[in-house]
Amino acid sequence: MTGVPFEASGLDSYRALEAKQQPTWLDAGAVDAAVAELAAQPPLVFAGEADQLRERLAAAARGEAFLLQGGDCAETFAAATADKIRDRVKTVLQMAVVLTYGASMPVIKVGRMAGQFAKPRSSNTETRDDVTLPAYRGDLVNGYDFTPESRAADPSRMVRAYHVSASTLNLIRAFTQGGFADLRQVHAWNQGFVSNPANQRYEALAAEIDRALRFMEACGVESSALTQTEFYVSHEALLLDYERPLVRIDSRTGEPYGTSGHLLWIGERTRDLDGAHVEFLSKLRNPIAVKLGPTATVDDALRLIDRLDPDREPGRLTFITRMGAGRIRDALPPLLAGVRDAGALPLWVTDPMHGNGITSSTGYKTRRFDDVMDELRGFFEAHREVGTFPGGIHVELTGDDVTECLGGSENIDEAALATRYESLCDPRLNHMQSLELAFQVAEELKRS
Ligand SMILES: O=C[C@H](O)[C@H](O)COP(=O)(O)O
Ligand SMILES: C=C(OP(=O)(O)O)C(=O)O
Ligand SMILES: [Mn+2]
Repeated sequence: MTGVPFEASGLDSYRALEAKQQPTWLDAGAVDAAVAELAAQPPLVFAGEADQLRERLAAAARGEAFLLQGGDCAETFAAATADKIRDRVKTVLQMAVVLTYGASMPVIKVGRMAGQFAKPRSSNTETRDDVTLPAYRGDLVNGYDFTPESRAADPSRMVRAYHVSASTLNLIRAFTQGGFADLRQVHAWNQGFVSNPANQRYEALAAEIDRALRFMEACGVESSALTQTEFYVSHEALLLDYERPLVRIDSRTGEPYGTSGHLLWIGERTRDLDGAHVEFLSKLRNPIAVKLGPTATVDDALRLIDRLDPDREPGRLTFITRMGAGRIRDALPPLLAGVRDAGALPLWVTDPMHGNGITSSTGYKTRRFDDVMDELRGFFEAHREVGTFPGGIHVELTGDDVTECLGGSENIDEAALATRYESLCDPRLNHMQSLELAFQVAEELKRS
């Protein structure tokens, strides 16, 4: 894979367009240096892997597989430790087992990992008491500490993010291909998590899987599908000064790929048809996703399809809807029907998190687990109503026992939020809430 000289290809056409949600860098020379350094690095992911994911997503769009995409709202450099990465991977593997076994369907595992470092914000600034500073835009851009030095956008963070992504991805590859993801480990994945109803339900399912595996072993069945698993990485391709220098030309086909992650998505705030993000990502061969909020129209969706998937290539385009529990049953069916009637077959995924944000009386950004589950049910209902396939879920989660979302069977209440609130941006489902959600999705999938 080779790099692409700047302005030597159509890849830089986005520069003429408005790019929303970009930081104000103060030192242009430092940006140039970081960009040059990124351009000289090896790719984080390979074109063939992105192609393989595109094929898997095409199967999901046809109703033959299901996408499970999850991870932090905002990864941080400090939390890129072996234990935390392992626990997030374990949680995703456990959810995938629940879904695969419950719904008898292949599950495509995609982390919001190894690159989810840039955040779009509602406001450019944050005010505490009488001090106003730039908002935290993710570790890719600035620091969370509330000081002028930390909040200043620092281009060298882009290089650090690349290296943290590389080590995260390295560990993910080792975990998922080096024996850790062996299905005979289904029980071991649950160890270390406190005993609770979701974990007990999982244990019962793991015992059934164990029996089935012993039966297969006794029959002489051997397959690497039981001992290794595909695990892809994704993030919001928000910061264009980071994404552009990581584009490489695939030596097999001569086509450009974003090599910062397998699946790249465009957020709700940057999906303007005439904006820089749609233009830039339209040039890449990776599978692309776009978030669609409650105001998205059929026309918006069709024009995004024309821009990002003009050849209507299965698996190329995923729509991640994030309508809010109160809106999804009204807002989603017309979108599904309009797109289907136009002959397009994107993969439809639900993000039941971002339309359900609230602030607790104690000042925490949070979400009610019941609202998340309600949007999830609304997603399946909408697809049943229209006759389209509910192809996946996109969730903010962690393997840690944090207290960031309200409710769940542990019944986290407002007072409990303070116990262990660690997210620097949006609240994540903890390990148990993630498993509970997976069991619910498996039930819905069985019905669908
Ligand atoms: O993750 C999504 C957005 O970055 C986040 O919801 C924006 O949060 P804000 O409204 O606090 O800026
Ligand atoms: C910013 C995010 O979502 P959205 O673009 O849907 O608001 C996110 O996924 O963290
Ligand atoms: Mn978020």
